[in-house]
Amino acid sequence: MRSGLRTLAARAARGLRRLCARPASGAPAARAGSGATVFALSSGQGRCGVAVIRTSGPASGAALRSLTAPRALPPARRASLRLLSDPRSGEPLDRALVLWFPGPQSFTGEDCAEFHVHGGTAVVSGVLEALGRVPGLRPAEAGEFTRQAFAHGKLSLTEVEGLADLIHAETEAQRRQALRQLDGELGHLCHGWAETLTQALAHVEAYIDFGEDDNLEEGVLERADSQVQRLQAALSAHLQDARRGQRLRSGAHVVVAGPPNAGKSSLVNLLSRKPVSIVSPEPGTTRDVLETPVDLGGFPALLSDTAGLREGVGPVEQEGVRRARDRLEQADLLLAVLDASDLASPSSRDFLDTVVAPLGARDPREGGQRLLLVLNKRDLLAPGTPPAALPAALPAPLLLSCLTGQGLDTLLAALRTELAALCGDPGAGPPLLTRARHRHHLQACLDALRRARGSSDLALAAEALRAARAHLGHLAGGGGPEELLDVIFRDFCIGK
Ligand SMILES: Nc1nc2c(ncn2[C@@H]2O[C@H](COP(=O)(O)OP(=O)(O)OP(=O)(O)O)[C@@H](O)[C@H]2O)c(=O)[nH]1
Repeated sequence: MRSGLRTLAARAARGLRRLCARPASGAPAARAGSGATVFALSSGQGRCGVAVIRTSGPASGAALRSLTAPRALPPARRASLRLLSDPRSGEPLDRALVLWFPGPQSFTGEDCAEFHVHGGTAVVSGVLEALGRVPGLRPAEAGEFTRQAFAHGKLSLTEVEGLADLIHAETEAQRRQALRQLDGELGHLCHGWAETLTQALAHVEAYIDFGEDDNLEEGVLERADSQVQRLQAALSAHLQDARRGQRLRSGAHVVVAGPPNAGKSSLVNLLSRKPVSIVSPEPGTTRDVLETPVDLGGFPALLSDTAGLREGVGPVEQEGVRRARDRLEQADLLLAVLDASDLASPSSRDFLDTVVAPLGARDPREGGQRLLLVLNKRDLLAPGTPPAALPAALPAPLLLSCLTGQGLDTLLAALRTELAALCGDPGAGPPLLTRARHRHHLQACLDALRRARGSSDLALAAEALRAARAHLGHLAGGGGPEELLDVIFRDFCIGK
């Protein structure tokens, strides 16, 4: 009977391999398997020292031979110096390093060639035009090289997403998270979960096929149930990540708010190191919400400057105040800025009472927004004089002078701590979910596991387990609709 169980386990494992294969069923084989050979400039646009032009597809070898002299292919994966010439006119184009990557041992899995040419505009356009004249070659679409790699099983979908994120990473923390995903950590985690599920499913199917009396191992169903229970706990824990991975990918919302003239715009300009907002001694200068992306200690943030909060103003400023309040609601982190020398003014008191005090009383671990209280213009206080005492219930304030920069290092360290809590440490712990797509499949998998455990009908339970496993397969391997893949590959530029 054990052999029966083994057979079932093997059958289930084959199913799992199919689901998590790269690509999963439904992947975009059509485009990549079309036999086209594509080419593009893969390094950045504009004049540069060296530009890299790539081709991928069956005519890559012919393209390399047509442009190089002598017309033999260079040794595989070794850089060789060649004179590149126009295949039609024989006109020399450049002296370049060329590389030949015969498939399947290439990035895309197809035959690939690389031309490392001098990065002048005329050289690059000359080589691109010459490649366009080689029969069977056409310019690549955005992300087409990566799409070929996916279709040939070189990258899973989560790895493709990691690669897209790596290309777009603007901060150190984003780069670390993207690299982990590109290295397949999220995919491996899903694979481990799917294996557990496969074993549980094999036990349930064995029970269905052979029944209790058929000399089946003792406690098969109980074992399956405890496996599924452990998996449920693991998935729930993973979903309770406060969306840190997604926030790290897109940037935390940091809103600078406070009474008029406190120095909010000065702080936004200081943190972003550019003149985003107009600074003036006239209260009520900022009317609308102004956003700018910033790198704060390696973490990405979307910094918003807002209108000074006060009552009894004209309709335009009133609208600005309304927008500021709206933006406050959406903040992951509020930077509450006040003038240290003006804490007794009605607008300062009102801001402290109505915005800072209620927020400071809420625990960020229970969904409350994070808050840093900044007392600016410390240079206006007489040396050695502390600012007016604040109510004890408020968070300890940070003293700053945007004018002299005094206190900026302390503020930056505090910001880094807050953002690390919001975005997580991308180098530690299990890999985080970085997209809504991941969360959707994991949640659907968890729901299916709940259905399986709640079902009194074993056949229905097995079906729910299969559905749960399919969601894990979709998360790691793809297999979603073609439009979804289009969205993912659209994140790439031409040449990648
Ligand atoms: N002495 C001193 N002046 C500052 C400091 N920071 C800003 N200021 C000045 O305070 C005035 C107001 O600064 P802003 O940055 O425009 O203030 P704001 O809070 O954005 O003002 P609103 O647009 O009215 O909401 C300007 O004259 C700044 O130069 C500081 O640290 N010390």
